Amino acid sequence: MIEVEHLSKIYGSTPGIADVTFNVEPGEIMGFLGPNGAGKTTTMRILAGYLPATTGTAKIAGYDVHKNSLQVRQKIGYLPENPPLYPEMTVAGFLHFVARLKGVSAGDRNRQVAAAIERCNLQEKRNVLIRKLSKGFRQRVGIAQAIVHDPPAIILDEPTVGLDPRQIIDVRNLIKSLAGSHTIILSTHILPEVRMTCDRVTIINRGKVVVTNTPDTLEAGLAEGSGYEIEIDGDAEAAKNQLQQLLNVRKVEVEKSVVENRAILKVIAVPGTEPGRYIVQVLVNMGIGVFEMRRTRPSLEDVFLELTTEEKKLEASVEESQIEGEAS
Ligand SMILES: Nc1ncnc2c1ncn2[C@@H]1O[C@H](COP(=O)(O)OP(=O)(O)OP(=O)(O)O)[C@@H](O)[C@H]1O
Repeated sequence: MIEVEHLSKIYGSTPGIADVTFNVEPGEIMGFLGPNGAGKTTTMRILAGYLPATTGTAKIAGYDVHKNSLQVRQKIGYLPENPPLYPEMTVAGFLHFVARLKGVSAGDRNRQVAAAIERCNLQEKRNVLIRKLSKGFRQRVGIAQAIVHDPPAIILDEPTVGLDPRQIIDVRNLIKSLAGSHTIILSTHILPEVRMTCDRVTIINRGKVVVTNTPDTLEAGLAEGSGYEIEIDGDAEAAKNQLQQLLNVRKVEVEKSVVENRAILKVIAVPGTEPGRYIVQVLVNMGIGVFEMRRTRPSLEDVFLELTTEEKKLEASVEESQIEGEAS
């Protein structure tokens, strides 16, 4: 449904994105993740037909975003980071206006506007001026204007930014309810949001795609496997030394607990193994008290940090070696 191939954008001499390639299958929700300045908005604006790419192609439902921009605008709904709403219009008036712009026929407009209002739970606000709406309701109007022409593809740039926790849940549920019948790209900084709403994730860093996969596969692929966090009392360093002798324990770290005289052991297991029962045996044999033990798994946050800080580590070491070179 959405096909992006070798897309690049150069602003003057600043690269915005470079050689970005990914696909989104029909009915899928794709999370678009990246640190500030990674190129998410640039990619989304190109897909929405608001910005020409320097090189490469992007197609929505088979239409090239550049060559067939009129068809593309009818095939997609776009929620920019700051949706352009007309504050002096009522919600329904604004949605009628957008529906007309998007080419919805006069005969279909009432039905389509009513459907968007219902979908976004805006019934009680339909005749209220947009300037009188709270941030959460404005965001819903932003989503309603993106779906009022019932496009097969929807592009949402940070749809939950600035919302309170209740509004965030409502907007996430709304997005999930749109999946299946719509193909969605969603950019966000909020990693649990991706976990909760997205089928697949594309991580972008410094204008380049670093990885595209399901959240589960990304988490499972991390070098650091799953493990245990154990709150204990007694000699934590001695416990660490003993546990590190176990066959399926790769690493043990000791951290101070918030409770006085206790420590947290962070145990990383060899991937695919479950040494939990042996760990408990060792601790019991040592006479160490166990107050809590829980499984830990790598999170999407760990994946994100690993994939987006690698280059920084590399750069830091280059800088260091340059400084050393200059000094000698
Ligand atoms: N109009 C512009 N002119 C010049 N450079 C730009 C312009 N828009 C974006 N850039 C640059 O392109 C790069 C990508 O920016 P972009 O806004 O796409 O990133 P982003 O991932 O959306 O960031 P954020 O999460 O902060 O919104 C950045 O280096 C940015 O400074």
